[in-house]
Amino acid sequence: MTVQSSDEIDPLEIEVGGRALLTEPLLNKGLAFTVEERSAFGLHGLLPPHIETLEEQVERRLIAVRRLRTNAERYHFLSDLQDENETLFYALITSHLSEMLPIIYTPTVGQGCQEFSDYWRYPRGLFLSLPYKDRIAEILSHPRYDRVETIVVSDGERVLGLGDQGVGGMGIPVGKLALYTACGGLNPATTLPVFLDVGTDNQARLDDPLYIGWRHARVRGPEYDAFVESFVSALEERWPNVLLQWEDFARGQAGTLLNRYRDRLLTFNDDIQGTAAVAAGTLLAAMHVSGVAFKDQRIVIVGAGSAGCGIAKLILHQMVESGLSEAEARRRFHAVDIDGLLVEGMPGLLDFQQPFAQPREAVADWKRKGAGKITLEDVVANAKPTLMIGVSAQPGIFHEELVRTMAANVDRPVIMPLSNPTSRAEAMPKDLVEWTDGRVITCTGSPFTPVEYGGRLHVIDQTNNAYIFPGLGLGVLAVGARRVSDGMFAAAARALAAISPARKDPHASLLPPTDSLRDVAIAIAAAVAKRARDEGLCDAFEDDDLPLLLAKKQWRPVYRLYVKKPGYRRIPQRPDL
Ligand SMILES: O=C([O-])CC(=O)C(=O)O
Ligand SMILES: [Mg+2]
Repeated sequence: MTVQSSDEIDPLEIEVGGRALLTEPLLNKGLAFTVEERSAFGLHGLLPPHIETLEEQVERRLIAVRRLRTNAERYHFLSDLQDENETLFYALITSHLSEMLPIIYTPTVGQGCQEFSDYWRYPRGLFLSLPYKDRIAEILSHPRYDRVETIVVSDGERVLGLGDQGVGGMGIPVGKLALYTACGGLNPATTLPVFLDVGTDNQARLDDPLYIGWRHARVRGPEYDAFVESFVSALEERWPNVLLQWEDFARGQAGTLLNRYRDRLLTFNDDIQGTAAVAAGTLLAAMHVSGVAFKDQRIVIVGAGSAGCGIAKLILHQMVESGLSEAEARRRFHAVDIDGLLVEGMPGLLDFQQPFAQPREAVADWKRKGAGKITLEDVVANAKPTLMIGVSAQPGIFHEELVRTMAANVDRPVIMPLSNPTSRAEAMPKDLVEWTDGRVITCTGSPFTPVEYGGRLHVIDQTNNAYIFPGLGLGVLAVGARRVSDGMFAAAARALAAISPARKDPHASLLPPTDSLRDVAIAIAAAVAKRARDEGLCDAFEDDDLPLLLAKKQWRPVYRLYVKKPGYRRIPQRPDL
């Protein structure tokens, strides 16, 4: 449903004109300003005389972006466009989603974060640095942020699979929020990227004279906790109902922060809960194709960090719902980390890893003689997994022999190398298809081109949390949910599986194409909103009213007519210096 909100129809009253209007990305229309607007706002002469429609502007930028040689160049070009004219930026992105997503988001955003300081041009979002911790409330208080409803925050310690990028991690909140608007339809004027700069332990960044973050070892412990707490309490004070998404925090930190704040705010961790929901949704869809039910799944998770254990937790939940006892379901998980298979009583096991450690006696004879640990190879040979998920950031860890061993024991091995960006993928889909003689059901964290094998084209699904978070945000905001629950992620996973093209055709892809992410977001949002209501986390509404509630929350990139606001000022074109 597309609803023309009164926001789109009514003229917008504007306070400033001239250059100030052209340099405000939320208002600028560039060559699309009409003659009347150019006259009213003192724009004649500042723009060439040609007048374009939004569609023509999109075409012009599309030609320019396609002419560039690399996706990194395109990333910077599009960042500049976003900082110049947000309506045009989103009109371009939404009309070419599958082409633009890999540029503004995964995988290119990873390079954007690594080179953040090198290409620094124009600030976007808020940088909260530890040395200025006493200024947080003051910074948030600016009237510019009065309408904020959605914040994505990072401290840059685990940027995709690229580790600590310090202030470069700001690229992640910026990219995620671009998807909130492009896919979920949230108004960009209501979103705010925030970076918590607590230093970095990335020596290359610290040594780099161009580095623009706080040049200091990463602050940890009580001082870090107090800083995050000051941010959260200032945020609660300023926007009591804001949706806060934690993104790309290090493994220990991510779960700790989520547990600390999940009952206090409308908040979730995308790497733990969003990744889990998309993986579980894809698995549900894959089960239609493989014919292996939950109760018969044997699962290996490689990389037992917060993302890996988050995935395990959600799949476990589904297994228990499908009738397995919790103890039995737990035995089906084999979590492998740097020290090999997680086994009960192992030193250094983290809290969130405990439930997925295997009983010592169950795996007693898996270790090879003289070996210090039970390796991934031992696990695959002995556990005979039906599903193998990689969230390890270890490129190539799903090697040929390992994959062939797995494929020897199951008809349709399901293999998900989810680590991002492309350079961190556990395997290349093309290899997985070849090593399994085309039997693999595979999906990845980054986008890959389809693989031709045996006269058939294998579409490689992108099992990325972009299938979940934009819809989740839309759903909770549309119905005014007070908390984000695990049940909402389970509902989102089921909703994703329900729209899987493979339900109708086993040769079709598991996930809808990324071009349809706007429709996906609506389906996810509806499921999340209903779940919020059923859990008593928002006010009641009728199912029939939901489409309108969601549509009303969706902003579309179209230009509105501008008229002068009473008190309109013409800012001097050139200040005296
Ligand atoms: O950003 C992505 O593509 C997925 C994600 O959250 C991560 O890898 O941390
Ligand atoms: Mg992430």
